[in-house]
Amino acid sequence: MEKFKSGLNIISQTSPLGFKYGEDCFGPEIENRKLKDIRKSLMDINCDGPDIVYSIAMDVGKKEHYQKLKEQHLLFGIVTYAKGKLGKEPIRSQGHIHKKSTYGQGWSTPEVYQIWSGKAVIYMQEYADDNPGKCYAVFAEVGDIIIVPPEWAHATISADVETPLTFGAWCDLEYGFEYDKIRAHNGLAWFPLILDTGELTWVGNDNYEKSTLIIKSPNNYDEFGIEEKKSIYKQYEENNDLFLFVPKPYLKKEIWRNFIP
Ligand SMILES: O=P(O)(O)OC[C@H]1O[C@](O)(CO)[C@@H](O)[C@@H]1O
Repeated sequence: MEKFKSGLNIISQTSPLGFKYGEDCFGPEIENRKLKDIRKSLMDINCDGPDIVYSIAMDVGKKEHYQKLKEQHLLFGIVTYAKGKLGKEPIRSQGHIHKKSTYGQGWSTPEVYQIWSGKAVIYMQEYADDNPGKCYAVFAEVGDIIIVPPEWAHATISADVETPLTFGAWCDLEYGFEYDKIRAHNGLAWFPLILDTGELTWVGNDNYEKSTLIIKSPNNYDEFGIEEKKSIYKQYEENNDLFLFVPKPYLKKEIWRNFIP
């Protein structure tokens, strides 16, 4: 299958899990998320699985954009996931809420994902209180773009056991993650499980009030001026102001009110 044109000369690697930066790109040492780090958010906290579940590189990009990205308080992050399973659960992130940003006038900041390889479900719920509010499982394939709104608790799930999931995402420069309310409920309101057929199914988390899970594919994001399927890094190159709502969520405050991902 043709490789997705991410717009960056950065290659994901499987062993060890991580990334290789091209000469024209910058990027940090990767940060590994180990199974021991994420057990509190899994349905089976004693499950077997790969020691390193995903590798994160926050703040990557073309060297020619380094200064501009800092001035705009923007950060591009990339994450690549191990293949396989976590017991009966898919490979997945632990789930978090983005911290409130002083630069963003006290708003929690959104995130704009794009899938580079594999298949993903971006799971998101409005709140991490006993009542989780609206809960969505957004299924996404290579090239698909998904926006997680400010304040929503969310996790990224690999929906294909055989193919490692890799994605890129526009984030706030001073990103930060809150885990406490999610861990206090032993995870998010819905747990994905992998059936023997390889299909995903969902089990409600009894530590939350009853909720309805809406399973869907990504919306288009015309109201943000974002083109479907086209590299979100390339779209940034063509219009440096396109993702300013990420560090400044209040620029789109009307849209967040009744947002459907
Ligand atoms: O929740 P964790 O394990 O800290 O994962 C952090 C990573 O998850 C993401 O927010 C994607 O959901 C990345 O942008 C970020 O680096």
